[in-house]
Amino acid sequence: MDINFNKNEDHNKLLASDLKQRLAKVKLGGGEKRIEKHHAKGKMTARERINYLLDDTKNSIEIGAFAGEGMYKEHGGCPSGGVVVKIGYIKGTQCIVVANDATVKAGAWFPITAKKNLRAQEISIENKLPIIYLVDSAGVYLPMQDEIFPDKEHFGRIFRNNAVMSSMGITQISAVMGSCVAGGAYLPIMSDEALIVDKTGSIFLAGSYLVKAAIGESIDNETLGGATTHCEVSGVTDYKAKDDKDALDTIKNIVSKIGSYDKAGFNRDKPKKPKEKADEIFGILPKSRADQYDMREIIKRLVDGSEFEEYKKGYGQTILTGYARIDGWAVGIVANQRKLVKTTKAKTKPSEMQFGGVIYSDSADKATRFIANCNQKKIPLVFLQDVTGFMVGSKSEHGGIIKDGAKMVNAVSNSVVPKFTVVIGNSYGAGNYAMCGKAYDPRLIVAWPSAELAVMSGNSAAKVLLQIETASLKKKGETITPEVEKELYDRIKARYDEQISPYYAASRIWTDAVIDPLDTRKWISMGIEAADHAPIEKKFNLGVIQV
Ligand SMILES: CC(C)=CC(=O)SCCNC(=O)CCNC(=O)[C@H](O)C(C)(C)COP(=O)(O)OP(=O)(O)OC[C@H]1O[C@@H](n2cnc3c(N)ncnc32)[C@H](O)[C@@H]1OP(=O)(O)O
Repeated sequence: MDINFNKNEDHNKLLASDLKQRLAKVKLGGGEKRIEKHHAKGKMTARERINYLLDDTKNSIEIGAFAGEGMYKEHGGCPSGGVVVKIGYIKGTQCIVVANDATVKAGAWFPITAKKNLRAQEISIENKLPIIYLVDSAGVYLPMQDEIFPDKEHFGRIFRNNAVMSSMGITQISAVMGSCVAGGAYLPIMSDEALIVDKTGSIFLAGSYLVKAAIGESIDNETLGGATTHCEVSGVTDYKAKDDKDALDTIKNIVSKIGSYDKAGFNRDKPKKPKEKADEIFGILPKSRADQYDMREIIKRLVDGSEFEEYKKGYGQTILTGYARIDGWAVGIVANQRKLVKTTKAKTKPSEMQFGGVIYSDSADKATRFIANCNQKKIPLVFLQDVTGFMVGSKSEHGGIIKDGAKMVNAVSNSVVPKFTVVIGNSYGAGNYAMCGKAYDPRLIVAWPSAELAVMSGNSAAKVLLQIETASLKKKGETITPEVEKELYDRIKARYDEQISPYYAASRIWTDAVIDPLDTRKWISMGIEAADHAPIEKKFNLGVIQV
């Protein structure tokens, strides 16, 4: 056992308990008072609605719980981006559910709300997963309309996606469960089928105040766009429910009749628990970024029977590659090794040490070849990130690290098998890209509470920025005293340290979630099950290879 095991364990368990507390807070949405007001109207909250709809809430994963965290402070905040998204099972069918949280500014859409809805639709499209929208939304958040209204990643894209998803044959069902105004009105009606809850559900392009102001007509909201109006007069909605539960029961009934899909056909065996104790991960993962560890010990605690068939074990050792199973599903693992390694001595080459967590030419080549192998065999890829970047310096540059890294980025980008990314430790610079960061289309990407994501570490960034700022001040004729230099360094480092937090990344949806390491198997298994719904239609083709 590592002498630091207990110290590491305390530290990592503390991080996991901090995660639990943060989640509990975020789950209150707009706060207890607003929840009470919501209940008083006879409405369930967004999370209560989803939990009632799902067969088993434990068997579900929440996407983007920390979206919007710490953002829009001057507007009172936007917990979970004002919308709750979960993947779970309805009558045994895996679905993704999107529910507006009307306790947050009446469910109005902030910029992050649009990003999160687009992510939910992306997950539905990539995996051909049925999607259920529980709508309760005041439309665009008006004070920020310029950041949410017309662009390709803005609100309008959601309705465009509704139409495209429908033509792809993806089931979309909506329930109008509150006041759905303007932008909030299109989404449910662009779905295949729309339900509306009597008395509490209403839907219109403009509410009674605007109608009065615009055309002088006096009408109440219920007559204008309530359940009776839309089920009996306009024909806009298809089912009238007597309350929230009745609407959710109707959705369950409809979903229970969906036929089966063509599958991708990923290999699955009988699931087995890891042989090694999973919670030992907390003691293995170092507290200090300067400490090393053997990623194999983490892998053994994530995979079935702790069995890992390592590919090219002795070559390119700063990346581990190999085959395993997670909850029965066959996977190809590409993992950074944060451990100083010694390359084998060859006649022509002296042995040398390689820094852990750094990608070298040999490890990039090995990963590229392994990724190609997994594509050839239709095996989903799992990336375990703890990477500071590619090796720098003349030896590495002259050895062609840029082209070797480019090959790996090429293989990751052009992979046709589903990819899943777990940020365990560092996720810095181009290492984030090569190891399948968000820009490389992982089907799901999660971070452990120990993760750090940034273009470089806080320390390195502060040093670089300090050099730039002091040079600029010197040009202006200012003298830089050691005190001024320290003050500048501390300020830059503090800003950077805040930005490298996994919560900062999750709030901007650079990741789908911050998770307890012990939930990793569940996320990957549910992710592969979702991916199995969508046959792989494209051939693996690397285009021009950077040899
Ligand atoms: C995409 C396109 C093409 C267009 C659009 O979406 S334009 C948006 C048009 N939307 C509206 O005009 C809706 C305005 N809101 C309402 O009519 C009502 O809020 C309601 C009927 C949706 C809900 O009424 P409720 O009594 O349940 O809630 P409120 O107390 O009125 O609101 C709670 C809270 O949210 C703020 N709020 C509501 N809607 C918006 C909005 N669209 N933009 C910004 N803020 C909104 C409201 O001011 C209140 O805030 P405070 O708690 O801070 O007072």
